[in-house]
Amino acid sequence: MNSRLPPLPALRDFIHMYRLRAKKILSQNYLMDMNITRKIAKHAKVHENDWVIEIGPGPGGITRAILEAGASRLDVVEIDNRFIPPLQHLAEAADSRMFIHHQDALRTEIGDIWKAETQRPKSVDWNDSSLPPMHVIGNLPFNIASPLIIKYLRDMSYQRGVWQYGRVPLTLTFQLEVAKRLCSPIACDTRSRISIMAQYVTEPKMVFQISGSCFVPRPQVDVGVVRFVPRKTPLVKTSFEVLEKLCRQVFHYRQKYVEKGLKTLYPPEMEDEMADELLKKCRVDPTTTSIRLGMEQFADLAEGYNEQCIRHPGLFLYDYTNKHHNLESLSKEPNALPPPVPVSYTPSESEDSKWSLRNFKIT
Ligand SMILES: C[S@@+](CC[C@H](N)C(=O)[O-])C[C@H]1O[C@@H](n2cnc3c(N)ncnc32)[C@H](O)[C@@H]1O
Repeated sequence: MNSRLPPLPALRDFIHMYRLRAKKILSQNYLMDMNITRKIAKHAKVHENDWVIEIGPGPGGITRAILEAGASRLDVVEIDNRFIPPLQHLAEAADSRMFIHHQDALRTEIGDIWKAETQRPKSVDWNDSSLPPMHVIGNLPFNIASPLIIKYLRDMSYQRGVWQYGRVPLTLTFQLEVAKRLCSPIACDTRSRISIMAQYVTEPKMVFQISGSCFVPRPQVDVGVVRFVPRKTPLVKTSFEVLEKLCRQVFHYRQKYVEKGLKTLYPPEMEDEMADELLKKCRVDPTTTSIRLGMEQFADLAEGYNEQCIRHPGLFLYDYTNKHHNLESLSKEPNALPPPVPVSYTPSESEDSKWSLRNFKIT
């Protein structure tokens, strides 16, 4: 059955052999059922000769499945030194296809891992409809899943890290509630900041769910496996940071009218005028709520806010919770203007309208 790996001890025996007990502090819940780990590799669409980075391999259940699928190179990033010997055992069996990085994924620039590799598959242009034969995969600890997905989405928006090689798909596990938020449609209770940040730069899809009972030890929640395919063109023409700031404020007041959240973007003396200007230009009903705003409206609001930040240097740095913040002093800061838009956009007839999104197809 397994043509690419020599016989190995079963995962359960591996755990006993290397005395691996899950550490709560690292949110370790292992997948011991190879049917499930193979399903993850299958839904990630790992094919023969692909290159893969796996985050948090632990005892190596998903690692084995990726190797079995025929990846010609697999780099694993693992923080816990107890897993290094069993991973070395796997690497020896994998016949020079597997490399171990004993590192913290949150501090690892995964794009650097393959930088010097001359055998690396060719990069694929972001506008190409095909994806590069590369993947990032992980059954992440719940406590690092959220910061890590934000880091990766930001890297995608800047086409940096592994995304310098093209639209590399990302397949990660999340606790089910977070997976639902990432993929949430408009007007659902699960709609939140992370839905917008994930959906403007990727097309996220929950490919299947895993019952908590499949993990050892069993976590208190079920798990969703989400595959993110980067979009050729992000749906919002601002930097990641501008959209993120807008979404944070708008969703902070998710039960209130959208106007309330928007006003917190501005110093009190200008909040009524600026929020009113933005809402009118974007033709957004001030009494709607954040979960009812579509991606097109978020795009209009973010682009409108970006323009206001350019007109009023320092506005982008303004934080309404900081009593000492005022535009005059913030305008003297070196980063008083918002970060520029990271990628270029196809010009179209709508270029003359800064507030329009007509050149974007919302899918
Ligand atoms: C939920 S367990 C999953 C293990 C394995 N992938 C599986 O499916 O059985 C999470 C793994 O991520 C590792 N981990 C935790 N924090 C990490 C970090 N910051 N960087 C890299 N690995 C980390 C843990 O040591 C553990 O091996």
